[in-house]
Amino acid sequence: MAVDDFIKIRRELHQIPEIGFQEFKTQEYLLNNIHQLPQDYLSIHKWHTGLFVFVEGKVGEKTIAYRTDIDGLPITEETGYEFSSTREGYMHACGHDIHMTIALGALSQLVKNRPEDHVLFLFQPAEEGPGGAEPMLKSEIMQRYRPDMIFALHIDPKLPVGTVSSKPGLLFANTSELFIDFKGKGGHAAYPHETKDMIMAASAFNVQLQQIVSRMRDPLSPAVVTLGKMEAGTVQNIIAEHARVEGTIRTIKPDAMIVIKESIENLLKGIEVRYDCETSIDYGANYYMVHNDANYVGKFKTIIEDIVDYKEAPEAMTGEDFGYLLKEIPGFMFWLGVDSEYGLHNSQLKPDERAIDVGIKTVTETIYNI
Ligand SMILES: CC(=O)N[C@@H](CCC[C@H](N)C(=O)O)C(=O)O
Repeated sequence: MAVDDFIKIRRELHQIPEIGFQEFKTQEYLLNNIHQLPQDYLSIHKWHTGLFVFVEGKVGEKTIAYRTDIDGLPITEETGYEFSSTREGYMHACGHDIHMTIALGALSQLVKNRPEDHVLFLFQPAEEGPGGAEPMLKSEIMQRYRPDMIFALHIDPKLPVGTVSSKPGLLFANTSELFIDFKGKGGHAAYPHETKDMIMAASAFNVQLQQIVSRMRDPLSPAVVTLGKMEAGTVQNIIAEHARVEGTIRTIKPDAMIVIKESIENLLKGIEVRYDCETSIDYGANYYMVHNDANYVGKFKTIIEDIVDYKEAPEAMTGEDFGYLLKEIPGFMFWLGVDSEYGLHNSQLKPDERAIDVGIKTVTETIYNI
């Protein structure tokens, strides 16, 4: 298949973003595409809304796994693309359309030029949440194929096309989602003294929350707490009896996550007293840090040096449930440059599609030579 065929695939996938464990059309699209390849050495297994695709190698001394995530985000697209999302309110704003296309491209190379080793492709649902990597890891299919190593990529809008970056050791942070509900006595807007205003309670919480990082954490142990959503009230003249905030916690050190959670719980105890309300907290999905195997990163650098520029990556506060796979199977993750003015999770993210060909070559060469 030619480069233009993969650009077409990327554009078609871009039009059908689906959130975690709802990737029904995406799974169907991937299956249709994979079924068009020569099937001689392929075994295809559906796993929830994802897929495992096994390529039987000529010798099969070891099994190499390659993972792509397949979910989109609840973001309204503003790229102006002719091939914009057809699903209102959803967008591939984290590049998983590019990731999937690269995986399909590498797979199409491997069926043409059969590798020595076995190769297992993971088309993984729900990377953005609630997390598909951990259950996929524990699945019967994964236990059957037991890969010896695993790798994956993520697009990087800040890097130019033709550049990849990675590092040995810690690449991405530990994460925890954060959902908090505030409940108090609502009432008439004209009688605030008879009510407990949950907009005030949630607002006070939000302001004090940022002081946990700026004033209670050791600056040498980095952390981020971000609220991405806040909801409260019903109409303009009713004091809100319910408010909800949703966010995420990121830490480099695992023990810092425990301390931040304790601080949030203590802060909420104070909010309950001050605003005479009840609060409840749910930590949703928690992702284990992405920790790269130094030996594999070293080999990767050597393998790809003639194809791309390699840069040492800094640690990032990004989260990735690929961390769970790396906890059990040695391997690594790398960034692939896509040079977009707008970044990940932005409604105007526009990855340069020339990165698809670079990605396919980088992944394929790595599979053949790692
Ligand atoms: C690569 C990337 O952007 N990953 C997401 C993972 C989100 C995990 C979870 N839903 C959370 O928000 O904690 C990221 O936001 O870094």
